[in-house]
Amino acid sequence: MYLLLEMIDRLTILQSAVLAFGLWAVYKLLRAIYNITLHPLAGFPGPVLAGASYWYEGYFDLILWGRYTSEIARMHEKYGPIVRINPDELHCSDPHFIDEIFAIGTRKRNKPAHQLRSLGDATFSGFGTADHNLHKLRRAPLTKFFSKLQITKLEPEIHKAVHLLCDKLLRFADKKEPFDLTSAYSCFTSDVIAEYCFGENLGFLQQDGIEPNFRRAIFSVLNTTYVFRFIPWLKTLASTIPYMAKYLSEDVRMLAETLNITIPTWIKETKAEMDAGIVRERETIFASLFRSNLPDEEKTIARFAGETVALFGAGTETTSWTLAVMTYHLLTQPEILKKLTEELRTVVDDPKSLPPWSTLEQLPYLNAVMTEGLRLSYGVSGRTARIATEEDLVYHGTWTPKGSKASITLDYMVPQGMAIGMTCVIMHHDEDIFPDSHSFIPERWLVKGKQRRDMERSLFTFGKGSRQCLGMNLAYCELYLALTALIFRVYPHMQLYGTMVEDVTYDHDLLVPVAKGNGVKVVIT
Ligand code: HEM
Repeated sequence: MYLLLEMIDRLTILQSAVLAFGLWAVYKLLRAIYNITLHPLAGFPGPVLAGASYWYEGYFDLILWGRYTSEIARMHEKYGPIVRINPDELHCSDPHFIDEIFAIGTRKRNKPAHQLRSLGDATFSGFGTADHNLHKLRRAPLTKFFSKLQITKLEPEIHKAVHLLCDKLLRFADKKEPFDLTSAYSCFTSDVIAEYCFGENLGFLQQDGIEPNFRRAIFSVLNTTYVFRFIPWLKTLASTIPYMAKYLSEDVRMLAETLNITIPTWIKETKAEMDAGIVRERETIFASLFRSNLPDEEKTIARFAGETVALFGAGTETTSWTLAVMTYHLLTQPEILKKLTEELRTVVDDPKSLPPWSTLEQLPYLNAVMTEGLRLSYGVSGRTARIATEEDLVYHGTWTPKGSKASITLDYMVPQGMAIGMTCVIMHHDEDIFPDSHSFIPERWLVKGKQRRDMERSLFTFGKGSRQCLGMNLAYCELYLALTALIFRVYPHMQLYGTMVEDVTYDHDLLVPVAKGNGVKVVIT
């Protein structure tokens, strides 16, 4: 031992670096050998390299940029419905196993740390919480705000926002220039969620034009997804953003300012109002969180700022992208738009005074258009996994390999403590369940019986289980009202501008889907 220390002492810096690298490489090699031989997931099918180390996944997500989902889809074709996609994680493509993986009630499900590593401040939120119990504690006081009843109470404000959006879009007739429609929709979704959280909006709907908005800024943050996931120490650099403000682009600066100044100020003001005994007519989400029985360490400004980031992040791009995808398909398929408009005319007398969401959601064709729009817009397209911490999961299924006529019976036991996930981009393109899956066909949702049940089981846009989308009712209310108003007030004046199907077709993911083209561009005449 003494001799070894003596030798190390005499090494030059270069020799020390080579030695350190050598030891690290040996450790990685031994670890890879362990991963494919003795690891609890060693027996599962999948490429050996994927099971050996995280570099396989890193190659597709970090080097090829967000393309591991496509590789996972290929793995399922080759290896079956359960595959090993990294040393510690399996992936499933069988919808019959959804309720086991994404269970509810007392069945505990953690989120894997590897998945959450890509989130910045959102790790302080329920969405970014790994531990089942802590997630439950954080989600509970928010749940009541997103119930159907509460969203119905918020509805008059959503009606107002929808009409502000239409007025804003129609003003583009004077400008006569093309613009990015999803960014315009994002002005609407960001203002609605800000108003609900704090009783203040960001003024995006009232401002002239669509800049600034959160969309480009959100993508600047999403662009760090894989960098942080695979090189986590780079996250520390992100914390220097406020100090680097003058070197940043306008949208990242705006986002940094919103996250570091505006939101914490709103949170502090909410607290100050409460301390002064001021009660608003409609209690805001954060006033209620301060009043809740969360323990004090869960009520810090940093924690609530993280929750706000998650609510804004989860509630803006998802809904605006869905609306943009539906707009594209309706403008390119006039026969669907005509049928939908005719159905809507049965309940809409005056487009400036819309019927309530509860009336709109009863319309079968509108419902079918909405569901098909959600299927092809995916919401969160990156895979989401769960770890069952107190039980093994038993899988029993059958699989017919490509090119074979005979099916194989498969039995697996996913050991407790191991991650297993699913991905909606893969589920929504299962051709057995959604024939011609890349086409926008609302009629597929008009069938009844087993076929409909199979499709519903496979629809994964809002996720499933105890961590299913919290804002689902808000999203539906926004989508039903906005689509109806747009159909009567704006679509007659709106034309796509150089927008092709590639502009709404999934190419890769940055947690949310990124299209092959440049997004939906329109002009208003
Ligand atoms: C079309 C619109 C939307 C889609 C497709 C969507 C989709 C999803 C999905 C798939 C998840 C689960 C993610 C995971 O398993 O890791 C999720 C979670 C979440 N969503 Fe949404 N979302 C939408 C709109 C909204 C809105 C408007 C809000 C409102 C603030 C919202 C708030 C949340 C929150 C807070 C979570 C985390 C829930 C938890 O972990 O307990 N979402 N969303």
